[in-house]
Amino acid sequence: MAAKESKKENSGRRTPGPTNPMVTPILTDQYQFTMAYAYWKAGKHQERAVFDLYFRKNPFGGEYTVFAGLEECEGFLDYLRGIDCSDVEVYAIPEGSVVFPKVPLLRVEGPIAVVQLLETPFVNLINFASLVSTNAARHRFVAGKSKTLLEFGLRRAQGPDGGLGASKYSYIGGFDATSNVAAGMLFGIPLRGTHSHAFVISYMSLDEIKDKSLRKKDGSSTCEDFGSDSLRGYSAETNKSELAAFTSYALAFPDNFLALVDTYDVMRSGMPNFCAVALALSDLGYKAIGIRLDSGDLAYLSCEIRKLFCSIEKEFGLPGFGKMSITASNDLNEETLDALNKQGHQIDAYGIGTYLVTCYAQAALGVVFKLVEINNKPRIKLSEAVSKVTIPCKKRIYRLYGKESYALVDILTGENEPPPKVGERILCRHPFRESKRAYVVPQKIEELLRCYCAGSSDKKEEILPPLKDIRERCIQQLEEMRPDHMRRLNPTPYKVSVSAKLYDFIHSLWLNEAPVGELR
Ligand SMILES: Nc1ncnc2c1ncn2[C@@H]1O[C@H](COP(=O)(O)OP(=O)(O)OP(=O)(O)O)[C@@H](O)[C@H]1O
Ligand SMILES: O=P(O)(O)OC[C@H]1O[C@H](OP(=O)(O)OP(=O)(O)O)[C@H](O)[C@@H]1O
Ligand SMILES: O=C(O)c1cccnc1
Ligand SMILES: [Mg+2]
Repeated sequence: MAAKESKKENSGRRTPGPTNPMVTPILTDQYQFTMAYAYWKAGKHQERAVFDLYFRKNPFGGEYTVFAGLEECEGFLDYLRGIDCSDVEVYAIPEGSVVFPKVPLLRVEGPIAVVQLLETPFVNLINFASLVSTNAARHRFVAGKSKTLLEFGLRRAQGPDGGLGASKYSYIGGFDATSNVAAGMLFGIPLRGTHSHAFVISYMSLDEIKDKSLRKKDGSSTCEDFGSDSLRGYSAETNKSELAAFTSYALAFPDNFLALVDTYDVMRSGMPNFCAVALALSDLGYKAIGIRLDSGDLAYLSCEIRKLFCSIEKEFGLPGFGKMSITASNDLNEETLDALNKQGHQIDAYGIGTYLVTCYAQAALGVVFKLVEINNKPRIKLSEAVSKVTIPCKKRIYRLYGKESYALVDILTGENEPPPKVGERILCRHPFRESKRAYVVPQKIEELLRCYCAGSSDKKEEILPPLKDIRERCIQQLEEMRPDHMRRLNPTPYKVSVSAKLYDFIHSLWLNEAPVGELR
């Protein structure tokens, strides 16, 4: 079966299909096929079913999640159209949105045998994507808006696909760039990087550099022996193989000189060597970018380095030298970023790998895909654990905003209920706890589920935005969250509610479906 390109005449961007060649119709659990067979055998396979895809608990001890993976799902559906998914409708919250437990991120409607087959791939595609995006958003939250966040995780990711997905979804969650070249090429994510310790230790002496000539930035003349007369005493006691490595790197990238300074000794060797080469570049009209630190006390060292940069700016009258960039890496995570902030530091950029891409703090987001209606009849799944009872019916979702333009509550209503209105009081009920309810007078309302696949209906399909716009939406949505929902320690849960009508319906269906016990 060859992958089909999406048609999408009435929407904007074409979906190229899944970016991962492993995403094929057999990327599923066997029981999806056995159920499809049994539906068919019973003559039930064409019955129109509605499934909701959602999760039950926010990850990482937080109170929010970033929704991601929608584009990949649409791609998969386009691919499946070849085996007739033409009657499947997909409604989804826009990718990059901040989302909460129990709210359907995706509502999929169509012949039950076909929609059943979509469960495993859709849950697979949304789970990791949303988890990594949320992880990235959380790292961004601690790092602060002004810092540059670089995703360096490819080598430590769960296989090639884990790495590629992590790069894409870290970008959506607010990272600025990746070191993953494939992700840069495939998704247009900015590529960034420095160099490794191997580059530094591979040099033994300056004599190894055959051609030391460097043209001035303005092209007016060429310096034939770059570095030799410009060291200004900075590298008197330093490691000369490191100086050779830096000199060589500067000759290769005079406009992009960023050196890893912790190979031998940061303050006794790496920094003096870096400054010597940066000054030599400056003499020829080039501005060095800065340094990377990959070990030691990152807070302390960054402050010492900033002091050194500033003193050189003053001593040599070099505007901008003091503001050169300090990048830190080495097993960074939310906790270390937080600790660095508390201590005070001078770091401008973080390179984060392992903890980000492997989602070290939590392995999975418990996404589920549950049947909520068949043949226009709402269905419910009961459970001893109230949190596992499903919310029946084909539903609409609205996000209600309050006076201070923060999101107040999400409300689920039946598909045909009148929508909430701005300025009109509406009762929002906890789906399962009778006493928990509140009136809300929304100042702004956003309907969350939009049509991404119209199936055979004539609904207008949403345009899938470029990755950059999804990232922008994510950043914007996170800013609209009340700060107490966002804090890392004991955040306030965001309220997810149902309308009074839906509440009554859920509970009547519950009573209807639950057998009455008998005590003997
Ligand atoms: N000021 C700081 N406050 C809190 N944590 C820090 C600080 N500076 C560095 N860290 C973290 O402490 C850990 C230090 O790890 P480790 O002991 O493996 O590194 P190292 O000894 O500095 O480097 P290496 O072993 O690579 O030479 C890392 O996770 C790093 O991110
Ligand atoms: O620490 P992470 O968050 O995973 O970020 C990526 C790491 O990968 C690189 O070195 P690598 O770890 O390969 O070598 P090292 O163990 O000697 O630092 C880089 O210098 C970082 O330390
Ligand atoms: O470019 C870098 O500095 C880099 C890339 C991947 C992993 N560690 C560092
Ligand atoms: Mg490391």
